[in-house]
Amino acid sequence: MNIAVVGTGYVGLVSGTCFAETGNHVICVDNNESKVESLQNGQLTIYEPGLELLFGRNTKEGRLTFTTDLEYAIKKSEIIFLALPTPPGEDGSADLSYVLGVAEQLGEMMDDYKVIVDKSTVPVGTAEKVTAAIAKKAKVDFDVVSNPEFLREGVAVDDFLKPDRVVIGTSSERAQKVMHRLYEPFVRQGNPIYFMDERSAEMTKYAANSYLATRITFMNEIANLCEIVGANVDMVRIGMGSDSRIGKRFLFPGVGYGGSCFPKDVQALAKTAKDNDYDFNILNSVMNVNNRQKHVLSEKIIKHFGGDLTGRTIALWGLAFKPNTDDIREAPAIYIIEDLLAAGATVTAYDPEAMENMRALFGDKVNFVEHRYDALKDASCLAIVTEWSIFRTPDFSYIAELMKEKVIFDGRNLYSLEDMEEIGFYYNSIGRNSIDKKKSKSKTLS
Ligand SMILES: NC(=O)c1ccc[n+]([C@@H]2O[C@H](COP(=O)([O-])OP(=O)(O)OC[C@H]3O[C@@H](n4cnc5c(N)ncnc54)[C@H](O)[C@@H]3O)[C@@H](O)[C@H]2O)c1
Ligand SMILES: O=c1ccn([C@@H]2O[C@H](COP(=O)(O)OP(=O)(O)O[C@H]3O[C@H](CO)[C@@H](O)[C@H](O)[C@H]3O)[C@@H](O)[C@H]2O)c(=O)[nH]1
Repeated sequence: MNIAVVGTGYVGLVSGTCFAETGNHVICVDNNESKVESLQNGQLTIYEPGLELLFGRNTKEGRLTFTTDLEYAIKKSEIIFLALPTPPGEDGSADLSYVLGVAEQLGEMMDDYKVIVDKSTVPVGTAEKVTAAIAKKAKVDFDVVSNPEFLREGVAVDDFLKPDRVVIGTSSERAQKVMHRLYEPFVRQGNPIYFMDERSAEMTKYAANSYLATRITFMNEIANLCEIVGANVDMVRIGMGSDSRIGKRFLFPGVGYGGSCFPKDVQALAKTAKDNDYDFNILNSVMNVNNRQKHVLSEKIIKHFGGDLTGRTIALWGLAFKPNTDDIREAPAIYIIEDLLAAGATVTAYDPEAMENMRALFGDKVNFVEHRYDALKDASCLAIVTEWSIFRTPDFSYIAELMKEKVIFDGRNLYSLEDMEEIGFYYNSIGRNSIDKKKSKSKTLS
């Protein structure tokens, strides 16, 4: 099949590459000229594990190409995916200007029947708006389909190639057949394609993201309470998650959810509710709690050092909003760095993939280092913000040599309390008792 993917970011590039991998001819379109030029020259523009191999193979074999020429791509394609940004507008609603702007151009360009697919995360009713925008100038038949994407960054290729499910919203039999043919290779292992109406498909995406964000937020509140009452959230998480009605995944407390999706999608669903005179109380609480949680680690650090970090170096391990990506959109690290700088700290930071993006934001206000241990020289505290595997088994005796004080604040619960007790660090994590050798000694002495 011939496919155009308009918008070649995290979703567009992964979707386009994976559709090419199943034998389709895919033209990816973007209006960012330098992005298209890099891709045309074989240079990936995002870090995503597993993408390089598929990208190399499909560009080499001519099934995956890149252009800034929207009209050329539209004329060549039977299916047109819109993988465009839908960032939050000032009032929290999803900004549809990118999607509708492109939709308006499509009408004039289409010379034959096309299926236009909303891959972007868009509010209920958008398929109708896209249809109306295209219809203004269209002289041929077309169908607009809602096909929300559920991939996670960091495992995007795997998620796309082996989706738990594919959701397709359409009321057209003709479009349904086209979409079924396209997705059939991705669900061979028995996972379902669910066909439904457009509005339900659009809502499914927001409901899934908002539910997951709520689940994480609930665990963050449990963790905060565990700290106060002396329980261990890791034990609680395991105990809860073994109930098959609850399940083990997405129960990890931390420094708040971030990324380009949960924050904006929770906000947009709350706005949809408000616009329809429905007060979605849970979502309002989720947003409030998450905004607070992003400051929990920095506030603990500032308090530990008596409210002022002047003259102290705080080292950060992890900047990306999650491991295995270079994406820093709404990353908790941004809020933590701002707090630490405001309290007078010198901040040193290391991340395997996200340093370039963070440098663009903070410039020389943060000292970015090339090796994880370089961040620790003369530091008063190590703050762990992203759970990259490389941080899981460090050389603690070398860390102790490098640091001025043996203090770790861990926003991701990477280390066991028993290990940290033995090693003799002050260790503070999320939802667990802190380890303070000095205090426990004085307790036994008194
Ligand atoms: N990132 C994710 O993990 C993820 C997962 C599922 C769904 N989504 C949704 O998918 C959509 C895209 O997200 P993303 O993370 O890929 O965004 P992105 O910002 O990484 O990519 C969007 C791309 O569209 C391009 N673009 C903007 N205007 C254009 C135009 N007029 N013509 C052509 N190209 C244009 C930009 O240059 C950019 O490359 C959003 O609605 C998002 O909510 C994202
Ligand atoms: O137990 C958990 C799981 C996640 N997170 C945080 O939640 C955020 C989002 O993580 P994740 O969902 O893994 O990454 P995304 O790439 O943002 O993916 C989400 O957002 C995408 C865009 O809509 C959807 O397609 C995916 O299904 C959905 O998981 C990150 O800050 C994580 O650190 C936690 O704090 N605890």
